Amino acid sequence: MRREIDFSLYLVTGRELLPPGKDYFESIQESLEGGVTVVQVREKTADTAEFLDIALKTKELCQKYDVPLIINDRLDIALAVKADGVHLGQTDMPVSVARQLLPAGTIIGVSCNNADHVKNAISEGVDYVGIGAVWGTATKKLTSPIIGVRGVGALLRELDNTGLKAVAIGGIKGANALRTLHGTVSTTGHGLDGVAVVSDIAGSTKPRDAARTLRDTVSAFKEQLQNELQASINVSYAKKDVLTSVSKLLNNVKAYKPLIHQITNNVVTTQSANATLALGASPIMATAPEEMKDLSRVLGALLVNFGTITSKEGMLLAGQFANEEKKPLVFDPVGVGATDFRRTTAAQLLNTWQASVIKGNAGELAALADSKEVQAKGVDTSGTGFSDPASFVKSLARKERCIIVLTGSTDWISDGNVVIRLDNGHPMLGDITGSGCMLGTCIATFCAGAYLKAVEDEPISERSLSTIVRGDMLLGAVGGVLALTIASEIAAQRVDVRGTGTFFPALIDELYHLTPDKLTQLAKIQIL
Ligand SMILES: Cc1ncc(COP(=O)(O)OP(=O)(O)O)c(N)n1
Ligand SMILES: Cc1ncsc1CCOP(=O)(O)O
Repeated sequence: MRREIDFSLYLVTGRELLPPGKDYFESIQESLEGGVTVVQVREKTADTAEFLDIALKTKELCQKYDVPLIINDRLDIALAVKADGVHLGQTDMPVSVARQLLPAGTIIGVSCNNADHVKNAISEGVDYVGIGAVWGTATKKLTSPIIGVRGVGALLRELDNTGLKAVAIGGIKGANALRTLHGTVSTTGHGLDGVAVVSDIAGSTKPRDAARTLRDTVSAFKEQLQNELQASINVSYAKKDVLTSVSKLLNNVKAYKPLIHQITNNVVTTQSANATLALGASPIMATAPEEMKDLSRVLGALLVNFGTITSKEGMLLAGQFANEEKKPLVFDPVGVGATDFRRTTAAQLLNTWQASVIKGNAGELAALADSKEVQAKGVDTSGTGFSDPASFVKSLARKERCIIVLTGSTDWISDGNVVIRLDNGHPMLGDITGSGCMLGTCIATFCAGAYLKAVEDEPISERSLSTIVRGDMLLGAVGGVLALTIASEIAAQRVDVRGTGTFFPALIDELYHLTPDKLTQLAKIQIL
C-alpha cells in the first residue's frame, strides 16, 4: 500500500554544503529532530557504492523518526535500499518506465517548471510534484527559469481536484518561507503541501533550529489557510462595525504617531509628507537601500509608490524587510501600464515581496491584471472603466493575495471575499496633482493604525507566525480612502475655497481636523 506522506518540510540533502566540521549524519539527525517530514538523498558526484552506503545509513536514521526516504534520480539505489520513493527530473527516467521497475506503492515525484510539466505529471499519475525554482539559488545551476511565487501559484491551480501533492523548491529559507507559502496560494485557494529545502538546513551549523523554524512556519500557515478558506465561506461584515473599527484606527494613529516610511515620487513628496502629518502620523521619505533594515524595525507602515522609479533596489529591500517584520506594505504602481520598464518592475516587486494593499486607478490595475478591458493613458485611465468593478477587484485580490483598492469617482475595495463600495470624494481631487499618491499615503497611515491595533491586542502572538501582515488591512484601506475623500468633500464646501489653489491647503486642514465622528457620519459605504 502506498504510504501517505506529510510533505510539510521536505529536506533534500546537500553534503557539499555542510559547514566545516559538521558531520553529515549528525546534520540529518538534527534536521529530523527539528521536524523534517521527508528526506530525499541527492548525491550528484558520489559513485554508486558511496551513494548506496549513504542512502542505507540515511534510511536507518529516517526510520528512527518514521520519516519516509526518497532517492534522487537513481532507481537502482532506491530499489537496493527499499526506499519509499524516487524523485525524477524532466530529463531523468520516464515515469512510466520507473513505475514498471519499482514495487507497487513506491512514491514517485517529478520536478515541474511549467504548466506542461504539471499536465504530464498529472496524466502520468505521479504522487507529488516539486515546483521550482521559486527563488534564485546557489545550490544548483538552473537550466529552467525561476518562476517566482506567482508562477508557482499558477501551477498549483492546474492541480485542483487531482489530489496530487506539491512542494516548492529553490531558495526557500526561514526568512522567506511564509512569503513563499502565502504568495503561492492560487486564485482558487490551492496552497502548497510543503517546502523543499537544501542549503538553509544542510548549510546550517544548527540544522535542528533551521528545520524547526521552517516546520513551525509551514504548520502555522497550513492552519491559517484552512481558517482563511473557512472564513471566506462564513464572511460577513456589518457597515456599522466597519465604520466603528475604522474610527478606532484614526485614534490609534493620533495616539501612537506611527512612522510612515514612504518611497515615493519626487512630484508629491512634500504633499504626501504633509498629509501624513495632518492625520497625526510621522513621515519619513527615505530611499537609500542602506537604511531599509533599520527603518523596517520602527512601528508603522511602508508605502512604495513608483511614480518615478529611482531606487528599485531600495524598493525591493524595503518590502522584504517589511514582510519580515509583518508590517503593512502599500503598493501604488503609478502608471504601471505606461512603459515596459514599469510593467517588469511591478512584476519583479510583486514576485519579491507581498504587498498588503495595492492601490491604483482602472488603467493601472488593468495593466497589473493583464486585462484588456481598460486602457491606461500615462498615469491616467482612458474610457469609462470596468463594466463589473466589484468582480474585477475581487479576482485581482485573490490573484495578488492582498487588498485591492480601485480608485475613481467610486472606490472599490476587496480582500478577495468581500467587496466594499465607497462613494465619497469631490471632483476637485482629480484636478490637483498627486491626490492619488496622497491617497496611498492615507491608506498606509490607516494600515499602520490597524497594525498598531494588532500589536496592542496580541503583543506576543501565535497568529503572527502564520500571518504575512499584522492587522486588518481591509479596514486600513477603507479608512485611508474615507479619510481623503471625506476631507475633500468638507474642504470643497468651505467658503474660502475658490479653486484648486485654495482647495489643496484646505484639504490638508480637513485631514488635520478629521475626527472619528466625521468619518462615521459622512461615509457613503456599501458592503457587497
Ligand atoms: C522535491 C524536489 N523537487 C525538485 C527537485 C529537482 O530535481 P531535478 O530536476 O531532477 O534536479 P536534480 O535534483 O536532479 O538536480 C528535487 N531534487 N527535489
Ligand atoms: C535541487 C533543486 N532543484 C531546483 S532548485 C534546487 C536547489 C534548491 O536548493 P536550496 O534550497 O539550497 O535553494
